[in-house]
Amino acid sequence: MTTPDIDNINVAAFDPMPTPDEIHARLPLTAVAARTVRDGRAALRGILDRTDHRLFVVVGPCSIHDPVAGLDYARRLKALADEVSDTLFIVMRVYFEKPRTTTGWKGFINDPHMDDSFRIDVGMERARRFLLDIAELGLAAGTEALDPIAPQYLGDLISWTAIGARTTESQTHRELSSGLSTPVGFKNGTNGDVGIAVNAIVSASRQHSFLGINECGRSAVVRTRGNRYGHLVLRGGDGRPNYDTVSVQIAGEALAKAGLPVNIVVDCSHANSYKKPDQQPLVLENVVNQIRLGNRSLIGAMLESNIVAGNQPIPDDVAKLADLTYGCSVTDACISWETTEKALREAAARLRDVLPGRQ
Ligand SMILES: O=C[C@H](O)[C@H](O)COP(=O)(O)O
Ligand SMILES: C=C(OP(=O)(O)O)C(=O)O
Repeated sequence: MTTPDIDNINVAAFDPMPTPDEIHARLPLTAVAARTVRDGRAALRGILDRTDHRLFVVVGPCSIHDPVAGLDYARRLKALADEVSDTLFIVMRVYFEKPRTTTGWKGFINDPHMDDSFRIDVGMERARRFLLDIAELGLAAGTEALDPIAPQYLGDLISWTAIGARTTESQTHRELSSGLSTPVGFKNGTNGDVGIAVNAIVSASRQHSFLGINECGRSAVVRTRGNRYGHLVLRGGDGRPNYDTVSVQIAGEALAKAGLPVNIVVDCSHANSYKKPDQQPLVLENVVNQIRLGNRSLIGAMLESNIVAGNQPIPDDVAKLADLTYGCSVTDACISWETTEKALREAAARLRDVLPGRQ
């Protein structure tokens, strides 16, 4: 018996989606890409375990909307990553899913054509193509895990995962993180609450059983082992930064009190820069200063950076999409490539003498 007056009354359609296996078969992991992911995750685990003295930096566009410009950015970043690799471990920020405060473009996977056609099937495949391309360059990728199903399609190409400020308190995202193969950075809440991120790290470190899909796209009870590489990302909140010495100390005490490793990443963007991209290098400089003065808990940083500084709105008129400025963000404003190079070279130079003796 069909009951359209009772069931799925607010669902307009169920459109077919290729399974993870189908997309993997079209775009298989190559040996070079697998090496990038293995090496990337190993470097990050080493930093979190304090066997690798470097600072890791997740740097790249607020969101990827144009894979051509994204790859152009990735090639520049790879050259810079090699140059500073004795001091900084560089991970490219490859964000395909955007959590919105209310509404807005939800990212390349959700709407790859940016025209409200919401071709998630196309977005997922093109996202995987892009991740493969940058892994082939030898560059590790970091992303925000938002949709709990997407990791089955892309997870083998990711080295670092963020759980965002809007989802750190969500049980679904804690469960998901407990099964992810990468280290996971949990952001403090948008209101600045660090406690929810500490609770998330504890929760994700445990085993969970929950509903998901397997690689064949079939509903499955997912049983996870727990992820012991959860760590805290301070991103500021309620319009106020939280990367200062006192905030970092208090956050570290909260982690220690929960019996967790005291591993803290500073997101130099978002509320830590008052959403003013030009402030990001100053925040990074402050993180470097804290390390130079003996801080032991800061192990990573994040920068929102693109080829061209600033951001631009997505035009309502599809015909005007071609007029978008190449290499400029369509979500949060970013620093330019030149500013990125300068900030990272300076950070590397100022950390070179202090990091090796830090463990
Ligand atoms: O980093 C990205 C944005 O800050 C986040 O997606 C929220 O964006 P919004 O407040 O513009 O929706
Ligand atoms: C959405 C993001 O950050 P946050 O969760 O800190 O707002 C982001 O980094 O894109």
